[in-house]
Amino acid sequence: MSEATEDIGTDAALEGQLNGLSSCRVNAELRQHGGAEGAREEMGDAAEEIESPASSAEPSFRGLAWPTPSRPLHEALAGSPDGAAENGGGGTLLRHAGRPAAEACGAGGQCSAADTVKLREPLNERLSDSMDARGPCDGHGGRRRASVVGGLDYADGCARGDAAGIAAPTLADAWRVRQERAAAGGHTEGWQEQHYRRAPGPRTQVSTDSEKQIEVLRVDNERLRRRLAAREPPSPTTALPETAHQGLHLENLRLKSRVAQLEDDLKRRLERLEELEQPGVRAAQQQGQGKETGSAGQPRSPPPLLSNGKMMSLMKGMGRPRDPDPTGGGKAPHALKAENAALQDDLRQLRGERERLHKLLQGSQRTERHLRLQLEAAEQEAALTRREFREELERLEELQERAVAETALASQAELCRAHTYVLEVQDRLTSLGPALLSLASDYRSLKEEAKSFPQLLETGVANVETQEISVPPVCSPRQLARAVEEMSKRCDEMERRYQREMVLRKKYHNQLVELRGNIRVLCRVRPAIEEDGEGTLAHSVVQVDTEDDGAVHVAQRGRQHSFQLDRVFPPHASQEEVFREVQDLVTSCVDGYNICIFAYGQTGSGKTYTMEGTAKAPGINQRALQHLFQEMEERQDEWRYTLSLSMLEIYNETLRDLLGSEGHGRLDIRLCPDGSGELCVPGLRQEPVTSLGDVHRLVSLGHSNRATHCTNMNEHSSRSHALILVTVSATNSITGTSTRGRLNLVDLAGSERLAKSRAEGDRLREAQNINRSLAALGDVIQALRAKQAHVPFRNSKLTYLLQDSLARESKTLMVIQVAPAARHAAETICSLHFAQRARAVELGPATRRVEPPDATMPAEVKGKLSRI
Ligand SMILES: Nc1ncnc2c1ncn2[C@@H]1O[C@H](COP(=O)(O)OP(=O)(O)OP(=O)(O)O)[C@@H](O)[C@H]1O
Repeated sequence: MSEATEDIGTDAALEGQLNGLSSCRVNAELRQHGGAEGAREEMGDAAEEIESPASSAEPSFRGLAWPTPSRPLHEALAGSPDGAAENGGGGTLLRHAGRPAAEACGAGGQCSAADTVKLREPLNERLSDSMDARGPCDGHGGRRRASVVGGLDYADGCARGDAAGIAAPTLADAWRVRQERAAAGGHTEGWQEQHYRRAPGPRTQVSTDSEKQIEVLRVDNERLRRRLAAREPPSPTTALPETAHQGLHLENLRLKSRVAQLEDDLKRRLERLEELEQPGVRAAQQQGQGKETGSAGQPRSPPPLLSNGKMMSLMKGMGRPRDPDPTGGGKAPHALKAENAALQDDLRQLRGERERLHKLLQGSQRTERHLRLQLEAAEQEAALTRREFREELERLEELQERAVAETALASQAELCRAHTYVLEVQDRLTSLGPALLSLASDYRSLKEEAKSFPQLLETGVANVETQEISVPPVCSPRQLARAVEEMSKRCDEMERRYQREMVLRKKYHNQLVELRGNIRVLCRVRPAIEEDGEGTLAHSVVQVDTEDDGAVHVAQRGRQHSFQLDRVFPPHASQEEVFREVQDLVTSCVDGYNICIFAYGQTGSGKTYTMEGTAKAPGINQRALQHLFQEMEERQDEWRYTLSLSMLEIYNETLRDLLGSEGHGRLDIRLCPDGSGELCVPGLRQEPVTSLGDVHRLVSLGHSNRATHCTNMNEHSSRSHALILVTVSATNSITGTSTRGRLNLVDLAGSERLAKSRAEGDRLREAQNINRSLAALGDVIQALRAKQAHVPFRNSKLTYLLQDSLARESKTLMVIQVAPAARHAAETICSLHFAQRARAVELGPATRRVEPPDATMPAEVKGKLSRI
């Protein structure tokens, strides 16, 4: 009996999850069964409300068979086939009935049990078994069951000693199962828990058999309950009140969940709005301030946001659980409705607020979209600009590449043309050689004939006069005179042709020399002077070939030494004549070539005269500079020139600046810091020259600073090597091309035989240094001629300074000065041997120094062009 009661109580405790509404309905029935007063007391307003369901606004209450005084509960229940619901309600019924319910049970316990059994047939099968095993249900049993299930009256039951040993484990078990369910279901604390909690603590004395039995029963109950639920589907009419309650509950939960979502959404949007609208709020504040003081015609500002305090309080209210019991158990419907209404209000308010915030957010999003569009447009523009820049760069690179390729092709074509031309010249020279030889032979024979012709003529005339020979009748004197005249004409014609061929040969020879880069060597024989000691009419041992202007013959001790040079000037050759030979070379300096002209010869042979000359007969230096100015003037429409001049001397192996105002400062030769590989003299004064007047002034100054002394060989002997360095920089105003040429004009000190000059002291030392440096120059020439790998340029200051002029890329011309006197024959022959060696040197074709036209052209392209 007690176990059956436990089963029912446990089942009721576990399954009786009805809300207060159901409890009130059951209490109303209890009131019908005798506990009406107590039940009414418990029902209160809720009972009244339920008794008038028509007044309820909840649709779930409609159509319910409510118990009324005229309709007892069992009738109401009988009208509902939903045994399961009533069964659940039964537990609650008993629980709420309390003591009056127990009394009712005692009075009509059979009826109540029968109703329950009828409604819960499967469960009662088991219950009946238990009851049969433990005796029939009586009033105490019914009361005990009511007490056990009711919970609150449990202590009373125990105090009376009824089923004390059974009630304790039953309640403990029920409590444990309830706790497990609460933990598993996650439901918040409800009405039952509150009541259980107010009950005294569970009894700790547990019977092992009872526990097992309880466990078995509990499992059976669970199984039966499932079967019952499966067999008896809920009736819509009887389920309605519970459905309505659950609907309310679910609506409540849904609203709370919705409110929570809205709260989160609102919080997020508020944060987002604060971030987005910070400048806007400031602007609105400023606008508001302006509005306070401004005119009424200004646009109205948007309605202010909810104040932070209000919003926070609203949100706190939303966040606060309005009902500590979310199941709604123990709450009256009107409280729930009020709460729902409050929630609806909050929700409406929040929705309104949300709408407004949503509009603001939309405005912000529009602004953001607008800004994003602007950003995208700016990015597209930047991408377009980048692409255009890249394309422009590629186009420029392509142009550069094309320019380089075209220049390379043009250079190659030019090179091919030059090569073809050289081959042509060589062929013509080869073919001209034999023709020239035959012509020369013919010319010589004709010349001999012409020489002997007067004698033959005289002999012939004499023979005719003396009648010693018989003149054939056909050869009258008149005829003979005609023959002579004819022969003379032929002789002139031959000579003319010979001269023409000589000019042509000279031209081709010069071109060949230039192409090979040979050092061109001229020879000038000075006239006899008083210093020679034999008078100005003394016999010259140096004979310039009248038929070949490149040949010179020196007679010494009955032996003739012949030398072939590029050009030999006889003693009567003027300064102008000599300069005409070097004029083209000077011109090429303006074109950007490095030119070096130096005079070599024994002391007193006329080097200074040839290079410097006199006031009346200026030498190469002045004429060259004058020619440079003329060339620059002629080209000034297309080119802009700057010209600078330096002068230095090498005296006793030291460098001295001849234009230095404070004496002769010591200088040294260094590599140029510009990385060109050229040599320069740091500290050497470089004077800009704009007119011939500047040139005269500077050259006079340098000349006056030069070391000269009187020697036995020369009254004004130069005791140093003197150099004039002229730099010509030019820029083409049309193409932007720039050139830089340098003209080195060198007047070497003269070699002298110390025994002959009888130099002593300083003169001796000077002569030794001069001879040593000239010997070094001879060694360099020899090495260059032999194309040796090492050329000893650094053996003297002179050769080191002339290194650039004696190496590739330069056009070099040497004027060998010789004296005609027999006493200088040995030195003359020595100088001419040196000249012949120098002439054999091939420096290679000279290189024009041109800078690319575009100064902004990349260094890489410049490099390519300069290499080409
Ligand atoms: N072609 C010439 N016509 C007339 N006089 C000349 C000619 N060449 C040289 N002389 C004269 O010869 C003399 C010596 O000439 P110069 O001083 O030029 O020789 P040098 O080779 O420079 O001697 P040094 O090496 O000692 O300086 C001078 O008086 C000069 O006027």
